[in-house]
Amino acid sequence: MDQKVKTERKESEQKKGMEAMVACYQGFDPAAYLQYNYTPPRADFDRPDSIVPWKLGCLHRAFTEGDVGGGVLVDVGSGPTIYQVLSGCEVFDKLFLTDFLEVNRQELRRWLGGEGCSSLDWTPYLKHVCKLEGRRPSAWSEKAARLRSVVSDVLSIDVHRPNPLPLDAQLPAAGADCLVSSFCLESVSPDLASFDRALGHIGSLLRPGGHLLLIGALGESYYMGGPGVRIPVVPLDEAQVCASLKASGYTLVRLEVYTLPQDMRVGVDDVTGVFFVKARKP
Ligand SMILES: C[S@@+](CC[C@H](N)C(=O)[O-])C[C@H]1O[C@@H](n2cnc3c(N)ncnc32)[C@H](O)[C@@H]1O
Repeated sequence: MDQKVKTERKESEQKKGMEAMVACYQGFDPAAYLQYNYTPPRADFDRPDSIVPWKLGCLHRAFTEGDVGGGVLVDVGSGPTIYQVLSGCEVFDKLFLTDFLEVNRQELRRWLGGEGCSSLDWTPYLKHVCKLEGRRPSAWSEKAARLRSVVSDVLSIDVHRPNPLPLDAQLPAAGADCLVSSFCLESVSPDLASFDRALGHIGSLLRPGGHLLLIGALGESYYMGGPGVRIPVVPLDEAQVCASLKASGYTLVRLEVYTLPQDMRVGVDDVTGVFFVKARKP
């Protein structure tokens, strides 16, 4: 087979993989997803070995070590969740939430609008992060107001495009000062090669010297995005995460790993662990 045919075949397979992924996401149900992943036992604030308190602890540390800062924070693939920016919103004055799906952007806008019709009550999350910050739990409403005031926009995003954000997104020319992304890249990519490409694409949104805080699933081959909605995931291990970051030119600051206790394996995915990465773009 000559090179041209090989390349065309590869491109056609890549296109099919992407189309299949987009088709899977058409069934994504924000309320069900929140119920599966963001209620006990996965979000049990009385248990330090519960997934959500572990993630919130990692984010709190990353944002309070003094090296992450600047003006603009972008959360890549926010989904219908806000937990991942509860620490960052105290450090940055301008924050962009992003997602591929309009249903998720609507869910985020509902919470931002404060009309009390969100699919999940984020109050325990806000209280928990206030506690981590040494504030009284009753400061949670101040934190909610702070987050609402710093979110500049909820944008559409496609990490498979070399320019993932709309051209009119109001990002600084040099890029954002920090990116957060949780459970996005591995769960929207048909294979490791496209995960790597997506990591490269989002890197173009970050200024040199800026930080990437990446949270993701280890050993996961699927998750449920709603009843009967099985979404394939690229199963990653720690070595692959480090290799992908290196290939995209990041300097790894820290990698932390959480292993799921048996009772967190609740049948909505086959995840075995979670990684948290703090990395810097040179
Ligand atoms: C597993 S969810 C993660 C949501 C949230 N960040 C969290 O921590 O739970 C994956 C998210 O990626 C979004 N997504 C799907 N395709 C995408 C794409 N091509 N580019 C960016 N995000 C995408 C989905 O809409 C979904 O909200």
